[in-house]
Amino acid sequence: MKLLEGKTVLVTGASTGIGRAAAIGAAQHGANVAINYANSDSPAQSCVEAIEALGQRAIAVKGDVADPQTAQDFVAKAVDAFGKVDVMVSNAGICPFHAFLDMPVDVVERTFKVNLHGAYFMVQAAAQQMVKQGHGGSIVAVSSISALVGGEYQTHYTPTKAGVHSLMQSTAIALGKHNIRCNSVLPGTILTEINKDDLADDEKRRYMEQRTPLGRLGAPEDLAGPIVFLASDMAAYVTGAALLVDGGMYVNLQ
Ligand SMILES: NC(=O)C1=CN([C@@H]2O[C@H](COP(=O)(O)OP(=O)(O)OC[C@H]3O[C@@H](n4cnc5c(N)ncnc54)[C@H](O)[C@@H]3O)[C@@H](O)[C@H]2O)C=CC1
Ligand SMILES: C[C@H](O)[C@@H]1OC(=O)[C@H](O)[C@@H]1O
Repeated sequence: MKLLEGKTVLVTGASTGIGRAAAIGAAQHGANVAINYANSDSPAQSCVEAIEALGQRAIAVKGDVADPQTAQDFVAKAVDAFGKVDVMVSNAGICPFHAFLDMPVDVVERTFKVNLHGAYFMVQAAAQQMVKQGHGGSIVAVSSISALVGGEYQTHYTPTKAGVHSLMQSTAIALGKHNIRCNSVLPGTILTEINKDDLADDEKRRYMEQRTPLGRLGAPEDLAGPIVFLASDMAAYVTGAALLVDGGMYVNLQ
């Protein structure tokens, strides 16, 4: 069964990792997809080609989510291409691991701007368009298990993920009257570019694996199903929710 047939899905930071898997997962479920990306063109082009190979339409729009104007441009270009916005997946993020006591100011500010301001303005731009269309919509934000737990080298990052989680709770209330649902996914440790260097340390990687009841770290594709579900009408009565997608890591305390 295709869960997103005829829908237009927007995904930020979609040239790699979880965003790419979400964009392709949406296309597998019948959506046309607009992707935002920040850096080199070729991974974004590869994502567009993967979507087109599934028989769906795709566009790639370059832009830094930290700039509020990027959100307005992304939504406008998606509407130009596909006529509407049904789903926004706010995914773009950075996690430059660094110790707390000598954390550079610019690293803190950039992490806040990309992860939290970026999500805020993307969600707002998508919601403005959905309200104008008048037939509701679904917003899924990629928060993190880090919204719920700390990280020694992530003191600038975990507050942004708690912020994204909180943003979905408040926008669920603000947008419920427009039938726009707002939910977050909370991935555990997923093997992507964002943690390649951190997990190159074999000891740390093995520790994270053995903390995970399902016995392995996640792959980007592990997020595609939960994101597609929350985006779809299968989740028509789900809003303000946060779905851990972590192989059970969060509950494994004792
Ligand atoms: N990999 C993991 O273990 C976890 C990742 N997450 C979150 O998942 C999201 C996706 O990250 P991953 O797929 O893991 O890593 P990734 O590095 O593959 O993906 C992040 C994407 O965001 C894009 N991006 C970064 N800054 C941007 C900007 N200013 N404007 C537009 N795009 C920008 C990057 O180019 C990249 O494509 C992030 O928000 C991250 O915080 C959450 C929990 C766990
Ligand atoms: C990038 C980290 O490996 C990853 O990011 C998160 O949000 C998770 O909690 C992991 O720490």
